[in-house]
Amino acid sequence: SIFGVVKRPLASLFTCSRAMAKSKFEYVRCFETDDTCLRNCYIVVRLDGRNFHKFAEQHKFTKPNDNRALGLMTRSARSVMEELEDVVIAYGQSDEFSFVFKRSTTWFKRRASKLMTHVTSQFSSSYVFYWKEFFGEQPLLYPPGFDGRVVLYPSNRNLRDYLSWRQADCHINNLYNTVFWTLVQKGGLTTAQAEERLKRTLAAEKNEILFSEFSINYNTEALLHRKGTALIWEKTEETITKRMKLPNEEEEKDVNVTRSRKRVQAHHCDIIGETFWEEHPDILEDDG
Ligand SMILES: Nc1nc2c(ncn2[C@@H]2O[C@H](COP(=O)(O)OP(=O)(O)OP(=O)(O)O)[C@@H](O)[C@H]2O)c(=O)[nH]1
Ligand SMILES: [Mg+2]
Ligand SMILES: [Mg+2]
Repeated sequence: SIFGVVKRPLASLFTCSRAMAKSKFEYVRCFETDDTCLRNCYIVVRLDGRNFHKFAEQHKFTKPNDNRALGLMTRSARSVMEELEDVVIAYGQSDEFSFVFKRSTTWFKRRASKLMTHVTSQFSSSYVFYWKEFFGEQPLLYPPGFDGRVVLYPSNRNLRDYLSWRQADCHINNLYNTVFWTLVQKGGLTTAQAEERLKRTLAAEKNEILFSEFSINYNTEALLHRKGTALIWEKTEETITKRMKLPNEEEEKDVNVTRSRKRVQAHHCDIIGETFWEEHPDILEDDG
């Protein structure tokens, strides 16, 4: 048959010689779809918290930003980078994180489903595992879930535009949420009134409301909230003191040993402009 199944008597089904290692059921493998990611492309896995509107309410996240929740997201993303191979940069904001695999990765033969499920499950289990480090005695009320998707970007420009899109999204939402909750918390408006007030306002008008009515300069608000979090690998020099015996010497001595280590470093800065990419030229491989 087309699946290469050879009909044979039932008795021979479980006799496993080297030449005949397959059962007659083996053909079902052929129903699996090939989801190998196109070569030379950056593979981006983005995950997003499931129904986090409700999750945030139930766990009393502070509004508009909860630093415990953001810290836990970043801790979980760090665990993904440390446990999985070939993630060169991760970017997160709100209840989402994007992981960029280097374009030449051969991890799991570039199979989309493997990459995506490993990222989301490592992230989800870390989110639960590290919950207490960030929320202390406040209990986790139910198991949170995250969806995942895979997107391929063939050029550095496309990849940078993707990351710019996520950071612009962070900015737009954070500006809106900052004004909205300031109007409610400091201006005494109801949520319905605040929504009405902000309908069809431009960014400049939102900045103006904050500045003239509440003396808040949006540009000096926390970078973590305005820019989100970019995680990258950085080399650090680590100097340790070792007690050892040098050749030609009788006694042991304290010797300083420097070794370079790669560590995941968090940045809360603009990743849309050139500066970040010029300062970290190792993140992207040359287009060519
Ligand atoms: N209070 C508070 N809420 C947050 C914070 N971060 C995320 N959220 C909530 O999480 C939501 C994330 O938005 P979405 O991912 O679009 O929506 P969702 O409710 O998760 O729904 P799905 O992703 O479609 O499952 C926001 O709308 C907020 O309600 C935070 O720091 N503080
Ligand atoms: Mg969500
Ligand atoms: Mg979201």
